[in-house]
Amino acid sequence: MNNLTAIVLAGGQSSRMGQDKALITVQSVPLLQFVCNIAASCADTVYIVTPWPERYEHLVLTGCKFLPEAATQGPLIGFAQGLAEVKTEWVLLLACDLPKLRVEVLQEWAANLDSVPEEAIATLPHHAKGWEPLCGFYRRRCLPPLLEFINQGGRSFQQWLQHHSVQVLSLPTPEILFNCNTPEDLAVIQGEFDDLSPNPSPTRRGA
Ligand SMILES: Nc1nc2c(ncn2[C@@H]2O[C@H](COP(=O)(O)OP(=O)(O)OP(=O)(O)O)[C@@H](O)[C@H]2O)c(=O)[nH]1
Repeated sequence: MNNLTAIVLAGGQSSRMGQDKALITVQSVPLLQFVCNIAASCADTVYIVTPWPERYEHLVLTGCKFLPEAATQGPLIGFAQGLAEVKTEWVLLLACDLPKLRVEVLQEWAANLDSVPEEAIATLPHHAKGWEPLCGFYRRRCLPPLLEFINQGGRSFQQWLQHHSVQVLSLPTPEILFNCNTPEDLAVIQGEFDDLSPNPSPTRRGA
């Protein structure tokens, strides 16, 4: 048993993508399956918080447990629901739309959690737009203040985190946070993997 649980969020509208992001495939692997398998390499327990467990039952999600939500109410509420089940001190929170996530980066981050100052409730990457709340680590004890924030009508991770001490996670490369939100994002990713393929498709090359 290590000191880590993972929560993967698979809900929301996918309105920019126009289809469920969790099921789009990159190199023939559905995104949710890709992210969950990485999560399972870092944490003993992986919870998938989703309103639609039946939609994902056919995926290979070894060792992962569904936590069904009554409705999709946004990632902050999905996280709170997952966090209520967590027994370990630390939880890794991941969105399901991170096709460039790298297991070795998460494992290195996880190995350094002991050095996070006690006052920090989370350790997260930071970029020009603020914290990246859906690819980082939270202490279980952040649940009571999180519930208080939600009960007061809060729904934004950025606003909630403003009230707390958070340690910055250093990113070896910003691209691991690449979010696949739109068909254009998907085309970029698929193009990159095509370029890496030893047998590139003749139609693509000839086009
Ligand atoms: N469990 C759960 N996950 C959510 C919910 N809302 C968003 N997510 C997840 O949070 C992550 C980021 O979601 P966004 O891309 O910001 O929002 P989205 O609604 O999925 O997509 P858009 O409609 O295009 O904004 C993804 O992994 C979503 O699956 C929710 O209500 N419940």
